[in-house]
This record gives sequence, structure tokens and C-alpha cells, in this order.
Amino acid sequence: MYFCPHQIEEMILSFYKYQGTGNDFVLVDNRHDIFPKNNTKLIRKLCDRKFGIGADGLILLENDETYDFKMIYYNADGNESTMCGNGGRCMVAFANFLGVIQQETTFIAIDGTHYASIEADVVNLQMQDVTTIENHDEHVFLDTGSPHHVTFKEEISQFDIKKEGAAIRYGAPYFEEGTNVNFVKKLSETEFRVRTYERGVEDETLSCGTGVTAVALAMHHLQETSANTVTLQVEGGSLEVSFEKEATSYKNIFLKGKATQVFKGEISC
Ligand SMILES: N[C@H](CCC[C@H](N)C(=O)O)C(=O)O
Repeated sequence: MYFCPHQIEEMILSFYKYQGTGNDFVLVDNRHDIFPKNNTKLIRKLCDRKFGIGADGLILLENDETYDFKMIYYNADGNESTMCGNGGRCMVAFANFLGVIQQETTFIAIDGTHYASIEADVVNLQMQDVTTIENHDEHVFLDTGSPHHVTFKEEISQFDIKKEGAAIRYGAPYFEEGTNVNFVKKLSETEFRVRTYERGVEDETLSCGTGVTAVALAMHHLQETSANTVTLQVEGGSLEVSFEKEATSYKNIFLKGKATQVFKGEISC
């Protein structure tokens, strides 16, 4: 990022566009810490698919005194939010591209530290342990770094996900703080199809990393699978989630899938 000398009020932002199974992000190397983090309006504009670059979110890569790097995630609405699993995978690929890391890393995000490894364009990201899964009549609720409501949907190809997702996201007990909403259809003992309405995007995304992680754990919790590695088919591809059950907790949870650089760009803002 640099300022045009003759127009000090204008800023030229260099960015990279990445996507992980269709969940797409603007990534910024902010190791010099000059990105205007409090400018919600700017972040929202950069994520706007008509007036900006277009993305589900914007992610800053920053230096950290202890870990290889720090990740700061903003939803497309411009507000900083909770952990983004696909964004974390894209950040690992970005850090490798920049030479900040080689094939393995431990970085820090809003929900704590994450170990990850990268081989070619496939990133395997460790997620936080999950100790609580709430059982409800028609859904389960759990937090995999972001909050997730998980419910079955038999007609998963033919329903108004934006309408149904928003009604759950803004309804009781979530209200303004909200939740992400995942609709699931079982395909086999080890494979599930997932469509997600994402908080802060306020629409369906082609994939949600913390969402498919929540679905995988929920399916094991509900005894829909006895496997410890499951495949999640999402609109933007497929992801693999593996985990271990220890007493009532889920540990060693990994989210694995491709993370790809789409283009590099500059934008005046
Ligand atoms: N929209 C989510 C954060 C991003 C989650 C999603 N993009 C992922 O890959 O986990 C929230 O505000 O809870």
C-alpha cells in the first residue's frame, strides 16, 4: 500500500484475491500495519461485488511477536468477525506465497492459535477443540471458531436458502448477533452435502470452513456417522474434516482442502 505523493488523500491498496472452495477473500499483506482497520465503510466497499473488488470477506496478514503471523478477518459487511476456516486456509497459502512460511506454520487468529500444513495447493488447518454441542428439536448449535446452527434439509437443491437462512440467523435466540446457518443432506455414511447462509455476508456462500467443520462434528454427535474423517460436498467443491472424540469433546480437528490465488491487484481508495 502506498500514497500518491500529489494526492495525499488517495491511497493505492495492493491486494491478492484468494478462494477456498468458492469462499472468496481479499487478502492484504499488512505487515507494515498501515491498513485503515477501523474504516468499516472502506472494507465493505472493497468486498462489494459491483463497486469494489468483490469478496465474502477481507483478511489482513500481520506480524506477530510469537507466531509466524496474525490473521484478522472481516466479513463482507465490513465488520471484524470470528474465525474463518476457509480464510485461514487461504492465509496459509498466502503466507507460503510471500515466503513468510514454508510447509508448516502456527499462526494466531481471533479464536487462538492454529497449526497448519500446505502441500501444493492443499491446506490442512487445525481448528479449535469443541467441547459443547447443544441439542435442539430441529437443529444442533456449536461454535467451531464461529457460531453454527446445523439442521437437516432433504430438498437441499430446491429451497430459498437466503429466505430460510436469514429467518434463522435473525430469529430467536440469535437476533442481531446472529449465527451462520448450515443445511445438511446425508449422502452416505461418510459424505454429506452442505449449503451455508453466512452471517456478515447475509447470503449463501459457496462454502464455509467453520460451517462444514460444525456439520462434520454434528453428524458424528448425532450418530449419523461413526467415521472420524468425513467429506463435505459444498457448492464450491469438497472439503474433508477429520477429528477425534475424547470423552465429550472433539479434538485434533482438521479442515482440509484447496486454497487458490486467483489474481493480484491494486485499487485506489
Ligand atoms: N461469516 C462467519 C465468519 C466466516 C466463516 C466462513 N467464511 C468460514 O470459512 O469459516 C461469521 O461471521 O461467523
